[in-house]
Amino acid sequence: MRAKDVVVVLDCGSQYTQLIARRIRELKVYSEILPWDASLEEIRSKNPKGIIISGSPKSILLPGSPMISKELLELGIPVLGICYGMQLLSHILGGQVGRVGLAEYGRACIEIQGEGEGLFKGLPKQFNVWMSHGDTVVKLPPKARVLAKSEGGLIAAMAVEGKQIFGLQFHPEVVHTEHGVEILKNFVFDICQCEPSWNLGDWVDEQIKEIARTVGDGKVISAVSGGVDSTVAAVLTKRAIGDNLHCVFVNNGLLRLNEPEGVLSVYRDKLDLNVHYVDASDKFLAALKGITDPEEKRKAVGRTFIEVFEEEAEKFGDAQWLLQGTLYPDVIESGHKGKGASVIKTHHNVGGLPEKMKFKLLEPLKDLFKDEVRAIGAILGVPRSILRRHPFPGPGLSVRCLGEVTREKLDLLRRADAIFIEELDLAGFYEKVWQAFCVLLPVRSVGVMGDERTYGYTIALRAVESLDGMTADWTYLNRELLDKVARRICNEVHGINRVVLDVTSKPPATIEWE
Ligand SMILES: Nc1ncnc2c1ncn2[C@@H]1O[C@H](COP(=O)(O)OP(=O)(O)OP(=O)(O)O)[C@@H](O)[C@H]1O
Ligand SMILES: O=c1[nH]c(=O)c2[nH+]cn([C@@H]3O[C@H](COP(=O)(O)O)[C@@H](O)[C@H]3O)c2[nH]1
Ligand SMILES: NC(=O)CC[C@H](N)C(=O)O
Ligand SMILES: [Mg+2]
Repeated sequence: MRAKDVVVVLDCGSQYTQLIARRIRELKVYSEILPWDASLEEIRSKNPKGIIISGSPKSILLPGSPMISKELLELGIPVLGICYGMQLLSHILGGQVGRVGLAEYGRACIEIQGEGEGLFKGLPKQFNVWMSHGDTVVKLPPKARVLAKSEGGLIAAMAVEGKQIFGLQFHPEVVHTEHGVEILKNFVFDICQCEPSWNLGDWVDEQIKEIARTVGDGKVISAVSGGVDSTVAAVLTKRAIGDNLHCVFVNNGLLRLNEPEGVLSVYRDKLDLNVHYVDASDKFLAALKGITDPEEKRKAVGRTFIEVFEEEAEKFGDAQWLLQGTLYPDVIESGHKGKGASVIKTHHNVGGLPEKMKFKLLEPLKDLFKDEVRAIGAILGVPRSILRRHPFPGPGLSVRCLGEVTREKLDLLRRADAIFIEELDLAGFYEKVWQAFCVLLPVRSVGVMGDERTYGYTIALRAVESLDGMTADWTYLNRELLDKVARRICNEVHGINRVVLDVTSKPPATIEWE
C-alpha cells in the first residue's frame, strides 16, 4: 500500500474543490477528495497528514448546510478551512458567523496581522487575494486569533492557538490569489510535515493496478471519441486488462468535417486499440428532431449514446462495464459532486445518462483536469495529434447549432468551422488557445452579395484561453486572421452572409453556447 503522505480535501460543494486537490498534487503530495459527510472512519482510513475543508455555495446560517463532526478536530491532524470551511470551523468551535452588509467578491487586499508566521511565513505584509463570500466570521471562537484582515476590516484568516486549526476566508487555490501556492505550501510542508514524493507516473501505475482489481475478468466497452480524455482512458485501461477492452467510436452525425475518417485512421495506424465503428447519425438526428432547448438536446444525445452502447455491448459477449473519459469539470458543472454544487449545464456523459442503465461506469480520469490528462497521455505514449486536440463536447455540433438541429444547418456549420480551424492552425494560434470553434446562430440577416440581396445565417467565432475549462477568457486573435476567416466563410459557405466575434469570458458566459 501507499506509504506516501496524503492530504484529504472534504468537499462541501465548492466550484473550486478539485483545484485545491490539484494544487496539492502539484506540490508532489497526493491529495484525495472525500464528500463532507464521509465518516470519521473513512477519513482516518486514508491516514491523512492534513485535512482541508472546501468552500460551499451553502450558508452555515441556514439549516441543512454541510457539517463535520467535532471529533475530526480532535485527532491532532492539522485542519485548514477555506471560505465556507473557515466559517464552518468557526461555527463548530463556538465562534459566530453572520452577515454584516459587506460581501466580498473578486479581488480584495489583505493585511497580515502580527509576525506572519505559519501559513503566512515569508509573505509580504499586504497582498491581493480572491474572495467570494457573503457570510463572515464576526466573532472568533475561544482561543482563536486573527491572522489577516481584509481592507473592509473583515477577518480574512484565523488560527486556533494550541491546535493546528486554521481558516482562510479567501481562496488560495485560485490563480488570482497572490501567494496562494506559498500559503498552501506552508500548510502542507511546514504545518502538516508532508514529503513531496508523489508524481503522475505513480498515479498511472496505481490506476492500472486499480482498474485491473476493479474489473477482474469482466469485459469493458469503451466509448472513444478521438478526443484526449476517452483516448487516454482507453490506453490506460488497455494496459490494465488487455483484450477484455472493446472500444466503440460512434458517428452521432454531430461530428466535424471529415472527423470520423480522421479519428479512425489514427486509432488504426497509431494506437493498438481495437475500435469498432458505428454510424448512428440517423438515430441521433431523429432523437434531436424538433428540440430547441439546450438541456433537452444534451439529454437526448446522452440517452441515444447509451442506447447505442447497449446495442453494441451485446456484440462483445455482454460487457458489464462502460469506460468513459469523464473529467472533473464535467462532473462539477453537472452539479453531481459534493452534494450541493449548482447545475450549470448537463454534460451529456454525466447528468445526461438515463436513470436505469445496465452498465457499471468506469471513469478513471474523473478527478483530473485536462492538462493533467494530457501529461498522463504523454507518459502513456498517446500520439501528439490526439494530445494537442481542442476539447470537443460529446453532444458535438448539436450545442453549437442553436435552435433546432438539421442536416442543412450542420453542413453549414461544419464547413465554416473547418475554415476557422484551418486558418487558426496556419496562423500558429491552434495550440495557443484552449478551444476555438464556430457557432451557427438561428438568426438570419440581410446581406448583399454580387449586387444581390441575401438573407443568410450568422456564424459566431469563439476562441478562448483557459487552464482547465472552469474559467476562461476570450482570445485576442489578430485582425488579419479574423478578416481572412470571415471572408473565406462568407465566400465559401453558401448560406452564410455574416460572421461575428464572441468577446465574453467565462463567467459570465460559458465556453459552449449551449
Ligand atoms: N463520438 C463518440 N463516440 C463514442 N464515445 C463518445 C463520443 N463522443 C463522446 N464520447 C464519450 O463521451 C465522453 C465525454 O466526451 P468528452 O468530449 O468530454 O471527452 P473526449 O472526447 O474524450 O475528450 P475531449 O474533451 O478532448 O473532446 C468521451 O470520453 C467518450 O467516452
Ligand atoms: O464531455 C463533455 N460533455 C459535454 O456535454 C460538454 N459540454 C461542454 N463541454 C466542454 O467542457 C468545457 C467547459 O464548457 P462550458 O464552459 O461550455 O461549460 C469546454 O471545453 C466544453 O467544450 C463538454 N464536455
Ligand atoms: N465561497 C464560499 O465558500 C462561500 C461560503 C458562503 N456560501 C458565503 O457566501 O459566505
Ligand atoms: Mg470530446
